[in-house]
Amino acid sequence: MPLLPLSDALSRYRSSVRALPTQRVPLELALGSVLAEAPKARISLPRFTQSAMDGYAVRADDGLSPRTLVGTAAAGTPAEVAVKAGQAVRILTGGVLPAGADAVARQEIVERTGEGIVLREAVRKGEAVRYEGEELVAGAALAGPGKRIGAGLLAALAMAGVDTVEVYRRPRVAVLVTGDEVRRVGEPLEPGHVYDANGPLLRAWFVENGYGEPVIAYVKDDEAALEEAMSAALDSADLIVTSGGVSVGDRDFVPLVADRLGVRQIFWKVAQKPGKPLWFGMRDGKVLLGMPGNPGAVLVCLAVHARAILAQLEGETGEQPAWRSGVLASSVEADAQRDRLVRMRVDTTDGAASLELLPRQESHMLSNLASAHALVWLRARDVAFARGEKVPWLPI
Ligand SMILES: Nc1nc2c(c(=O)[nH]1)N[C@H]1C(S)=C(S)[C@@H](COP(=O)(O)OP(=O)(O)OC[C@H]3O[C@@H](n4cnc5c(N)ncnc54)[C@H](O)[C@@H]3O)O[C@H]1N2
Ligand code: MOO
Repeated sequence: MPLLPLSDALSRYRSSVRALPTQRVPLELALGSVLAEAPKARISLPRFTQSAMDGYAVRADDGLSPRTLVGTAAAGTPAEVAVKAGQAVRILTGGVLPAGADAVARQEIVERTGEGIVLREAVRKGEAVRYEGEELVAGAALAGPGKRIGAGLLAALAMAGVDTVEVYRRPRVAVLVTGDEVRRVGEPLEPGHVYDANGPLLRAWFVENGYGEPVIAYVKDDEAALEEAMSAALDSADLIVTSGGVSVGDRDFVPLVADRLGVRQIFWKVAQKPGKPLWFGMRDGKVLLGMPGNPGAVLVCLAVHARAILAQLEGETGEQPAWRSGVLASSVEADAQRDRLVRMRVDTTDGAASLELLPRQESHMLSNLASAHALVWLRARDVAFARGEKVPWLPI
């Protein structure tokens, strides 16, 4: 079977994975979720015309004439008086601008004179004033559907009085780590055993990306055990990720067992290095992503493939993964058959992202992640990539 080009794999996710149902949630629980509506401001912002400075609310037309102080307006405590010609109100940042006033003289340009004040500089109308609705008016849409809610947008919604939002349900994730040779760190190692890197990598990636703790099961290279674990995962999760057992070895049971459980294969084997044996299938809207056992391959399958699938499951608009652009700091070998996904260091001292190749790129190696910032996409071709060539990359 020919290998599927990486860009075609990304298109397959877009054509086959549908968004999960939506639900209304309190705003404070919506961090990291994707909007399924365009929430509208419940109030105008600013809600009232107010002072931007600590100083005095005045009438600009009074110029430099002395003014009598007639009250105080603090944030949350409006002055009960209007400012007439020749008058001023002491006002603090965020205080309601009293009727009659049309400017604020910040206190640095004001002298107190017993009962009143004198301005050292004239102020213009509107100076140090924030007008009601100047940022947005009640009813204005704050963000569109498909937008992921980060800390900033969450705060902007709260400020505009939006207390609940309609979002796509977040995917539940299950992880199956397969392999007779795999032992958890801290356990004794017998000949032929390896420490588990994929369990920690998968767990940490999903947690780091806001999906919470995935359910993780460790499964022997045994058809019956895998069938039981995969069946349970398909019943409980929206995205099931397996590691190992997906190539052509005698104990590579993932494709076989997935097929037996009614998971429809959409592709198997991608023209990428590392991560070639990647398997992707679906059952009733649920996604099974069979990642190879090599930890370097798992890293690529997470950053590129899981990212793209999660965006689909969560109704996120905008291309995911969101590739950035950088420039190669030195020439890098290409692979004629497979796209390479290479770990590099990013240097931004000259402004643009300069990508420096790191040693130890093989799919069974992870140690260069101590210095890597970027996963760089080098498309399959015959000639090497030249120094200075522009290439897409993802932060890792
Ligand atoms: N004849 C062929 N052999 C292989 C091919 C091929 O096309 N023809 N593809 C190779 C490629 S590329 C990859 S990638 C691997 C993927 O194989 P599997 O997905 O079946 O993975 P395993 O064989 O189970 O494991 C591969 C490797 O990774 C180690 N491993 C597994 N799990 C973990 C873990 N949790 N933590 C750390 N290391 C793990 C495992 O011990 C193996 O060394 O197949 C090639 N073979
Ligand atoms: O695809 Mo494998 O991950 O190259 O070693």
